[in-house]
Order: sequence, then structure tokens, then C-alpha cells
Amino acid sequence: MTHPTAPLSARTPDPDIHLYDTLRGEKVRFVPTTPGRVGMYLCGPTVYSDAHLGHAKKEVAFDVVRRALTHFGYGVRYVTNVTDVGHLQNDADEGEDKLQARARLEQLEPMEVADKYFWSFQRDMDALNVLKPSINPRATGHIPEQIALIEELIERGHAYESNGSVYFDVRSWPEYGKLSGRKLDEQAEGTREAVREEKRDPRDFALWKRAEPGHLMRWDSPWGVGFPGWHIECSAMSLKYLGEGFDIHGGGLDLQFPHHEAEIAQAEAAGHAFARYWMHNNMLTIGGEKMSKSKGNFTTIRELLEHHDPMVVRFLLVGSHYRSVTEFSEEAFQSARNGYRRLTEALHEVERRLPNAPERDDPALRGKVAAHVEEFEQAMRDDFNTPRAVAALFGLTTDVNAALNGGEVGRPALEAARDAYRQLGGDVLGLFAQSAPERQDDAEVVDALMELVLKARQNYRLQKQYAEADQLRDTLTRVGVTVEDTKEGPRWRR
Ligand SMILES: Nc1ncnc2c1ncn2[C@@H]1O[C@H](COP(=O)(O)OP(=O)(O)OP(=O)(O)O)[C@@H](O)[C@H]1O
Ligand SMILES: [Zn+2]
Repeated sequence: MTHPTAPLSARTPDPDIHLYDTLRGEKVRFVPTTPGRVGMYLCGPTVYSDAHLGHAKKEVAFDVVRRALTHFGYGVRYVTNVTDVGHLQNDADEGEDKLQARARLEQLEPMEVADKYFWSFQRDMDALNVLKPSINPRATGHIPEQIALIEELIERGHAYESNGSVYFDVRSWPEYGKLSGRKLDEQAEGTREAVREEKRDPRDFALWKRAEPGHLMRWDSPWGVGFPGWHIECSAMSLKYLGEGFDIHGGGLDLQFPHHEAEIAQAEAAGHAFARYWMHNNMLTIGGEKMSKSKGNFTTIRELLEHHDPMVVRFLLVGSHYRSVTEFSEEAFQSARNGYRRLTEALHEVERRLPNAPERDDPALRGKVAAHVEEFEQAMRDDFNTPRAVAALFGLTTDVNAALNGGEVGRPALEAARDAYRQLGGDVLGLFAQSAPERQDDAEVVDALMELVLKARQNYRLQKQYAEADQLRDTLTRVGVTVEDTKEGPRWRR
């Protein structure tokens, strides 16, 4: 059995954190199994396409929970998986494997697809300042663990083999449905005839599927050659790395049924204590509809970051609560941009003044900073209420700006303000990644300089000073800037 072993932070673990537990249907006090330590599992991406902003909402939401728990003194082991097998195109145990379908389309090996989109996902998460997981297990790397769990379920009479596939017997497990509150009779059947014939009950779900001849991803098993069902990987890998009765399981609201319901049944019917708290994020919408690949109304993170500062994207996401819908629109972006700038300008002014600040104390400002820190922490203790936490940072900014506009401010108060921004906005909300504002500033400077350089080159050419114009262009080429002459005038790129 493994238990979280992340180092404890210096702060005494805060006993007053409350979170909304989907299983109990209410806000409850969070008490980890091992004092001071938290084991947390998040359902990760199925790596068959670039991630969109909806995926970012989920990743940022749970990254903030992790960061907040760390801030409040807990050692967090954060496990999130990579689904690289078994996720079929249709939830009812049918359709082609999503990776295999993509492999056919792109003429790649399924594992090439997995790696391509795994790295694409990592790049996006790095840009959004999502911390790397403590453990990032892949489903294809844990086939023996999944087979072992399926064998336990068969032994206990909760699963059965049928024609080379293995199904979970939902009628043998009365608790099935406890997370989503669905009664068995209400659950959709919707399975094709051939698959239905293999099942004792149409609502049984696949733990292992027989591989048809054209199926590329296949492994030996006690039931013949096949591949695991999608749900079993999360039960097997969370238990392996976090142990019995681990603390928090997270995921998107849309995963509650069938995926999370199945995860619970698989683990508990096999005799394992499963996650003790369940947290679900709501959806990112566009025009009131869930952003999703199948609807085609999505913007990939990569596309978005071509034009937007990743920290503004993150700021937009933390601006709404993880259990609320986030509506994505141009106006929401504009207001995130303005809000983020307001915070960073105040922070940068505080840091600019610090080296030459007088030693004088300003107890009034220090008191206000402390009050805003308290507001921020109270908001985060209350089910990780990021919009209230952001409001506390704005309150801080109003007071800091008033003091800065009023003249000199002493070092202790400036340091307190800086620490509040850096530790709360920076470490907890993950904003102010060092490089982002600097990259932004740099980009603005480079744009302005390039405009001047291109004007100078135009002037040389107008005055027929071709040697000078060419020399300018050669110098740019040497530093990796290409200039193209188009109908609309010269364009440059790096
Ligand atoms: N718009 C969204 N807002 C918040 N979370 C989302 C959103 N879309 C997807 N997710 C989360 O990411 C997980 C993986 O999503 P998935 O790959 O199914 O994306 P999708 O765009 O919904 O695809 P599809 O439309 O094909 O179902 C979802 O289960 C959900 O938890
Ligand atoms: Zn899962």
C-alpha cells in the first residue's frame, strides 16, 4: 500500500478547509486520512487531439485546489492519468478507440498519436502555469494492474467473462448509482444488439474488451487478447499510487456518470476503500453551450495563446468558481485583460519602489494588507472560492494604489503587499508566472522597434540607398527575423 509522502510544508495544516463533496451533496469540512497529507487524483486527458479552453478550465481548477492545500500547510501528492487506450467513441462500450481512429486519420501509430498529443497537452499546461503532477501514469503502462483488479471483481462475483470480454455486473452491486443519484432503471441502455447479447444486463459496462482482428492496441489477458475498458484504469491507478481510502477525486461534472460511478463500483466491489471526497468542476461555455470537440465550438489553447497572454487566460478561468459555468466571450476576455493589468501594474510598482523604500513603518497600510490576506484565505477555505479571492486582491490593489499615489511608502508595508501578491495571486492562484508579463512587455518593445527598423528600410529604398537597405535586412536575418515585402507593405516574423 502506498501513502502520500509529499514533504510537509512549514505551516501547520489548516484544519478549517471546507469543500463541496458531490457524493454527500453538501459542503463539508475536509479532514485527510493522514494528518497533514493529501492524496488527490484527477481524471486526465484522453490524448488524441489538442486540448481546448474547456479542458483548461478543469486543469486550472484542480491546480488551484492543489496549490491552495499546499499553501494551507498540506503535503499534496497529485496524481493525474493519461488515457491512451480504451476510451471508445461512444460511452456505451462501442465504437472505435479514440486514439486508433485518430491514428487512422493522421496515418500514425496509435502510440505516436498518444505521444504527440501528450506533449501538446504538456506544452499548453506549462504555458498556463499548471504544476506538473507528482505522478502522471499512463493507462497502457498499467495493464497488469487493471487485469488484477478485474480478476478480484470476478472472484467476488461482481464481474463475468462473456465471449472474451469482461463486464461489471451492476445488478450485483446495489450501491451503483450513488454518486450521480441515478437509479438503475433510469440509466440509459442504448447499446447495440451484438454487445447487448454479451451482457447479462444492458447497463453492465465493460472492464475488458475482446480485440477484433483490426484492433491495433491489444494485450494478452486471462480472457484472451483484448484491451481494458476506459473506467478501470482510474480505479487501478489511483489505488496504486494513493492507497486505500485516498482523499480527493476530481474531474469534470460530465464524468460523474458513467465514468466516476463506474470507478467507485469497480474499486469498492473489489473490496477497496475508494476516494473519500469527490469534487467536480462545471463547464466552460460559449454562447451558453458547453465548449466541446464534437460540437465544433472550441478554441484550442494553442490557438488562444497565439494572441493572448497565458496569464490573462488563467486569470479569466480563476475569475469564476470551479463549480460555476464560465462563459467565454470577447467581453470576458477584455475584462480579464484589464483586471489582470490592474493587479500586475500595482505589483510591479511595489517591486520597483522596494529597493529604495524608506525604513519607516506604515501600520495603517500594513493592517489593510493583512485584512485582505485574511479575506483571500477565508475565500479559499470556503470551497476554493476563487472569485472572492480575486476580489480580495482587487481590494488590496485599491488600498495599495491609494498609498502609492499618496507619496512615499515604507519598506515593511511594501514588503507585506509584495508578499500578498506573490504568495496569494502567484503561488495560490498561479498568476504572475515570472515570464508572462515580461514576455508581454518584451513583445511590445520588439513590435515598436521593428516598426522603426522597417520604416528606416523603406526610407533607404525610397532614396535608392539599396546597399544600406540590404544591410539592414541581412542584420535582421542574422538574428532570426525574416522580412517579406507584401502588397500591404513589409511584414516580419521570427
Ligand atoms: N467545456 C468544458 N468545460 C469544462 N470541462 C470540460 C469541457 N470540455 C471538456 N471538459 C473536461 O475534459 C474532459 C475530457 O473532455 P473530452 O475529451 O471528452 O472533450 P470534449 O470536447 O467534451 O469532447 P467530446 O465533445 O468529443 O466529448 C471532460 O470529461 C471534462 O471533464
Ligand atoms: Zn477517471
